Amino acid sequence: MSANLSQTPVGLLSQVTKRRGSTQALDGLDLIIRPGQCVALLGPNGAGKSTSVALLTGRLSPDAGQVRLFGGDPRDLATRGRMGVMLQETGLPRTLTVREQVDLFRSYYRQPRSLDETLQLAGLEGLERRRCGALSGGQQRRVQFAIAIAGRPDFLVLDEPTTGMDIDARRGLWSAVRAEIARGAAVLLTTHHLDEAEALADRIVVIDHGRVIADGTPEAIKSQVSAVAIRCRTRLGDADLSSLARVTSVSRDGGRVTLLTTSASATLRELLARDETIDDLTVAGASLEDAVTRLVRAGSPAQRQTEVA
Ligand SMILES: Nc1ncnc2c1ncn2[C@@H]1O[C@H](COP(=O)(O)OP(=O)(O)OP(=O)(O)O)[C@@H](O)[C@H]1O
Repeated sequence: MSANLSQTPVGLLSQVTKRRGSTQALDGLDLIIRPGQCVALLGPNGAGKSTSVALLTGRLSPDAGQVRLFGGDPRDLATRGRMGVMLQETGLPRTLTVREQVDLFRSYYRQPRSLDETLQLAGLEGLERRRCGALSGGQQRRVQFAIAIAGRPDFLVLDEPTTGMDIDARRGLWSAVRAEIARGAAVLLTTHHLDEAEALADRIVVIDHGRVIADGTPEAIKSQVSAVAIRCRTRLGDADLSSLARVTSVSRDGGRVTLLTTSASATLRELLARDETIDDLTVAGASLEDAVTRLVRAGSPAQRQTEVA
């Protein structure tokens, strides 16, 4: 669903700074989530994603800058009632059954979903009578998702929602999130799974060291690094690979190397000339994962422009 720019933002962080312990967790962060948008907030460990979520959900206050939820104060209970939240660290009481737990949270809302619909949307059919303490990690995540959607939220905040889920459960949750978006809910999603961001989000915001380093559609983010990914097995070391023509980054996954390049033909000519044992070679457009890795490594926007040019 496309965003309506004239409406009050669902969530807003403007020039927000927040110190946590000795760390500057957020350092002038700007983030706007508009009605109907699904925004994926990406970034490496410690980038400031959970801190941003904690501010939007009213669990932390900013040191400076402005945080707004539906145009109001996120600490205001009535405002927060329009939001459904699935956090990383929420524990469930061990003795309540799944049905009792979800029903308890439904009772906090004036016009909740029916219990059966909530359980079905969260993929909890068959587990209703199981005690929460006897659920697997992935099943507990599904109960937390049920709690988040029980009140038909206008804004759904999902902090790493599919951690611990198997492939079927992840896909089930994705289709439930898509149904919420189709109903008109805005979504803020943090995830380390780039396929998840690509499957759900119409906008990607990459943050690092508490600042936004990229913001756009998945396609725009990919094109920002204007790179092609060459993957192969090679006996060349990282220093040799980095020195190949037009290579902008080198990374390894198991025995396979990924080279990002601004000219596949120029890089390939040199690569094949230096290593005739090259194997398992593929050339493809940069994936979202390649692009985000590259943007984070490149550091500040000024450095990024220099490196990509
Ligand atoms: N309670 C805390 N006390 C001190 N420092 C904290 C606390 N919580 C977070 N931090 C620090 O603030 C920074 C931002 O953390 P945050 O949890 O927001 O990052 P994140 O992007 O969500 O990371 P991850 O992907 O690992 O969940 C990190 O350097 C972290 O160590």
